[in-house]
Amino acid sequence: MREVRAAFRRFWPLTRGDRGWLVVIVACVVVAALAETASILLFAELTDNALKAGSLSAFWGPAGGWLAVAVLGALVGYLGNSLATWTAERFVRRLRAGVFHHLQGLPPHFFQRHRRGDLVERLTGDVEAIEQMVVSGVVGTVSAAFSAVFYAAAALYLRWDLALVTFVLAPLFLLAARRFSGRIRTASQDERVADGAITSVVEESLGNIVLTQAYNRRHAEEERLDREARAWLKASVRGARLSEMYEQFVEVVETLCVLTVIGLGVWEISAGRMTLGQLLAFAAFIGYLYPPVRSLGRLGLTLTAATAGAQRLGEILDARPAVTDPPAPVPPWPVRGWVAFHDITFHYPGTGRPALRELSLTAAPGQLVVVTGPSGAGKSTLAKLLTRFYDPTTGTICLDGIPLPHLSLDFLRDRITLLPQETLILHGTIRENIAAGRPGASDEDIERAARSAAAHSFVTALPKGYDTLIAPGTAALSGGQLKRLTIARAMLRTAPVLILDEPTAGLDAVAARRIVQPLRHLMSGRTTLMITHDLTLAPDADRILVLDGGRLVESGTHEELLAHGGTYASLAVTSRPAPALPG
Ligand SMILES: Nc1ncnc2c1ncn2[C@@H]1O[C@H](COP(=O)(O)OP(=O)(O)OP(=O)(O)O)[C@@H](O)[C@H]1O
Repeated sequence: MREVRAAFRRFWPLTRGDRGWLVVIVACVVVAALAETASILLFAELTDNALKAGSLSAFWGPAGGWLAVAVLGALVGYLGNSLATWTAERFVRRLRAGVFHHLQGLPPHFFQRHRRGDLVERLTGDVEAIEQMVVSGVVGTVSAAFSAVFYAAAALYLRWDLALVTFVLAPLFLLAARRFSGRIRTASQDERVADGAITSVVEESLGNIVLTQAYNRRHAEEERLDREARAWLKASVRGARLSEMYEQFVEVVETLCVLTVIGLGVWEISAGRMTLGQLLAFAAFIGYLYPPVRSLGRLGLTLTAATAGAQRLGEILDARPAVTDPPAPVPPWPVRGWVAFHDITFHYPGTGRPALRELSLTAAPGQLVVVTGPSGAGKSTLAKLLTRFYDPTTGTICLDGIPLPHLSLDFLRDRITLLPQETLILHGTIRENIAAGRPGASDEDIERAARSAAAHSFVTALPKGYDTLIAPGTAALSGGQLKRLTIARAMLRTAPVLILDEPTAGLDAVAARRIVQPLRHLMSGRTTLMITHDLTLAPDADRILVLDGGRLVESGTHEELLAHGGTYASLAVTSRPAPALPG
C-alpha cells in the first residue's frame, strides 16, 4: 500500500488543470447511480401496484417516471464516460510528454544501460498503467463508492434487518482481493519486463537485419524472441489465472449472498412481512450492490498492478541529467568561436580510469584543429565535453572565454554543429533531412547548402529530386551521398563552431575524396575540431593534436610533427595517402 501511496503522490499532480473535469465526471457518476436507485424503487412499485394487481391505471405513473429516470441516467452516463475517457487520454498524453522530455535530457550512458525496446514499453504500457491508477482509478473508486452507498442505503431502507445479514458477507470480497493482490502484482511486473524484452529483441533484430541475414542468424534471433515470448507467456498466463481465480471466487460468494436473500425473503413473504415487489427490489439492490463492491476489490488489484509501471517510470524520472542549465545563464552574444580547454580531466560516470587527463587546447575563430590518436585515446570524449553531454571532472572549457556551465544548453548547442561519426538520416524526404539543420529554411537555402555539399546534382538526378523519401539504412543512395546530405544539413546551421567526428568513417577512398571539398566549404569561417584517423586533411590544419591514453602527447603543424618523427609521423605513414585535392 505504501508503494501505491508513493506512486499516487508522484503522479497525481499531473491531473492539475483537469481536476474541475474530474469533479464534473464524479457528479455525473453520482447522478447516474441515483437514477439507477430510483429506477429500482419504481420497479418495486410497478411490481406491487400494477403487475400483481393487474392494474393498467397503476402502470402509467411509475412507468413514465422510470422512463424519465432512464433517459436522465443515459444522458449523464454518456457525458460522464465521454469526459472520463477524454480526461484519461489527456493525462496519458501529458505524462508521456513529461517522461519523454526528461528522457531526452539524459546522458549517453543512461541509453547504454537501458535497452531501447524496454524504454519504448515504459513510454507506452507503463504510462497507460499509471493512468489506470490515477485517473480511471480515482473515477472508478468514487463511482463504486457512491453506487455502493446508494444501493446499500436503499436496501437498508427497504429491509434494514435483511440488509445487515447480507452485508456481513461483504468483507469476504475485500479479504479475497487482499490475498490475491500481491501475487497479481508480481505477475504483472514480470509481464511488463517481458513485454519490454520482446520489443527490444524485435527492434534490435530488425535494426541489425543485414547482420542477421548475412551471418545466417535468423534461427538464433527467432530463438531469442521465443525465449522472451515464453517468459511473457508464463507471466501473462499466471496473471490471467490469478485474476480469473479471484473473479470466480467472488462469483461464488455473490451467489451465496443472493441465495441467502431469496431464502430469507421466501420466509418473510410466507410470514406476510414482505411483498413480492419488495423482495424483487431488495434482491435487485443486493445484486446491484455487488458489482461496485467487487470493483472496489478489483481496484485494489489494478492499483497494485499499476505500481509496477510506476516503479519502472520512476527509474527514468529519477535518473538525473549529467548537465543542467545554470540558474542565470549569460545573456546571448554574437559568438566568434574561441574554444579553449583548460587542464581538463574527465572520468565517465562509474569508471575509475580517466578518459582525458590534464588536457589543454585552444582554437581561434576560423581555425582548423585536427585531433588524432589511437582508438580509445579520448578523441570523441572531447566532442562530448564541448557539446556538454558531460561536464569535466576538473578543469574548465570556455567558448569566447565564458565557461560552458555559465551558458544555457540551448544557446551553447545552437552555436556548435556536430557532425557525428554515424550518418544520421531521418525518416522523410531529402528536403526534410537537409532542413533539419535549420527548421524553417527556405527551398533556396536548402538548395544552396546541397550545392555547397556537392549533393545537388545527384539529388536532382533522382526522379523525385528533393522530394525523394529516404530513411535510415536507405538503399536509394550510397554511403558517400548520404554523408554529403548530412554535410548539407550541417551547412544550413549558422553555428560558428564545428565538430567533425571521423567525417570519412565508413567511406572508401573515392567516396572520402568526394567529401573533401564539401567539408572544406563547411569548415570555412568556422572554428573546427576535426577528430579523425584519416589524415587526408591534416596538412590543412592550423594545429594537430595527438592524444594517447587521454593525454595530449604531441601538438604542432603537419610539417612540425612529421619532422618530430613521433606518434603522428607513424600514424601519417599508415593513414591513407593524401589524394590530389582540388582547391
Ligand atoms: N559512455 C562511456 N562510459 C564509460 N567509458 C567510456 C564511455 N565512452 C567512452 N569511454 C571510454 O573512454 C575512453 C575514450 O573513449 P573515446 O570514445 O573518447 O575514444 P576515441 O579516441 O574517440 O576512440 P575511437 O577512435 O575508437 O572512436 C575509452 O577508454 C572508452 O572506453
